[in-house]
Amino acid sequence: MQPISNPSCDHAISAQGISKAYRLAKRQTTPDTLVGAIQAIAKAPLRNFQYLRSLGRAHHAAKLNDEDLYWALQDVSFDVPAGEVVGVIGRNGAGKSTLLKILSRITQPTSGEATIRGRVSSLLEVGTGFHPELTGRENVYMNGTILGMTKREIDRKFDQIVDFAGVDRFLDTPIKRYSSGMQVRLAFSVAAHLDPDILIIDEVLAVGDAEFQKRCIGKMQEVAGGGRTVMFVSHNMSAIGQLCTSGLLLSKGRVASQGDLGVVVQSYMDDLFSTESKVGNEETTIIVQTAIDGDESERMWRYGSMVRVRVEVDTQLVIANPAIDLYFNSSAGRMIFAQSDRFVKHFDSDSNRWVFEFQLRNNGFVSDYMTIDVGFRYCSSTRYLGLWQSVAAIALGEVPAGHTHGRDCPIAVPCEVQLMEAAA
Ligand SMILES: Nc1ncnc2c1ncn2[C@@H]1O[C@H](COP(=O)(O)OP(=O)(O)OP(=O)(O)O)[C@@H](O)[C@H]1O
Repeated sequence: MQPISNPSCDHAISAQGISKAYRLAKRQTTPDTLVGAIQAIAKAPLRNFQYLRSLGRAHHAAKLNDEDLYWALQDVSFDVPAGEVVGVIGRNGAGKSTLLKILSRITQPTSGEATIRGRVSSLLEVGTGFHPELTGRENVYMNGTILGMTKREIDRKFDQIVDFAGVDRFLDTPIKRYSSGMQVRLAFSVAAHLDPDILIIDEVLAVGDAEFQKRCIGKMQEVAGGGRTVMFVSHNMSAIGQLCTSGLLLSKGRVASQGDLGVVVQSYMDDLFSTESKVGNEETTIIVQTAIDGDESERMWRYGSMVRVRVEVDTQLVIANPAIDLYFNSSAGRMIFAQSDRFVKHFDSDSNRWVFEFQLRNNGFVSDYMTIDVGFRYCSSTRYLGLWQSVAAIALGEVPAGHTHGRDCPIAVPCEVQLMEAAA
């Protein structure tokens, strides 16, 4: 077991050999065409029979065959001293959320043990921890009570919680009528204000506007400054850099790097800058390759050059009209632009594999790097069947002569400055 930092400190969190296996059960999916629907109906009895048989076969992970299991975490060990702010990073599917769920006691590890010293407050997914039928006010009190606070303690914090979340007008509205942004704001506010010893926050910055994100970072800094322990998951390396004092990098369910934040972030970035990235979920695998001006080993997208982003999709879903969206984000974690394959194609074959190619010319992006997110969906729907963040990264070049560009913004514009004598 390796400590994230000073081993002589008291550990707020100690993870010893944590592994978590999920049993693979294929999700039922909705086909996007009539033909697909008919095919799915025809195949359903066999699929259901296989599924029921697998359920009956074993109740314990140990009794299952390896191919029935998916190991979301494998032998994960680390210690977090009290007062440390740990940035948990890794590609989609690396096991970050599963780890946080185990530390928050929402799910049990298949093997290994997590020892937690202190009261834990966590924000894991939108909607978790809230009862949809109860109002915002009732949910705040319910959460406080679950954390072991008295009504008077919650009363004292109540106004701060509501102020931070900005939901005062909706306090007596059931949570189910809140937008996902409002739910996250309130959930974050509750988690951060209820004086936890350990605050566990999963990717809250993905939801909400820039202003809210800034306030979240500020609030977490305040909690950390008060000597509390924080574990924070994010794909935004700028937010991780601002907030965290150490890092934990997960890769395919294992600890790939831990300790010094700079070293851990660098090792994550090295992986993103690799020429080919493969990610996926239970049904779909995507391989993303980039090339600059036709050169697959080039990683620098200079002003004027062309990037080709090639996305190869391999899915088990019944789907005739697939679509891919690409999102390009600045190193500060802001989405700069997005692109869809906007031509609706109909594939008559039964193929489950497609290649999407995007060509983009750099007409003004400079300085630092961009990360690329990939979303996969039916072309007729905005709901993603898979959304993978920071699948790849490309470096940006220097600001060309005669251009100007702003801080935290990778866009350069041509600029001429003239100095003239004012008329008398
Ligand atoms: N309930 C579940 N049943 C089956 N597989 C699951 C379940 N929950 C998670 N997984 C799988 O376990 C792996 C790890 O998932 P997890 O959500 O922990 O990753 P992550 O690093 O948090 O990813 P993301 O950044 O997308 O949130 C993924 O491959 C996921 O599909």
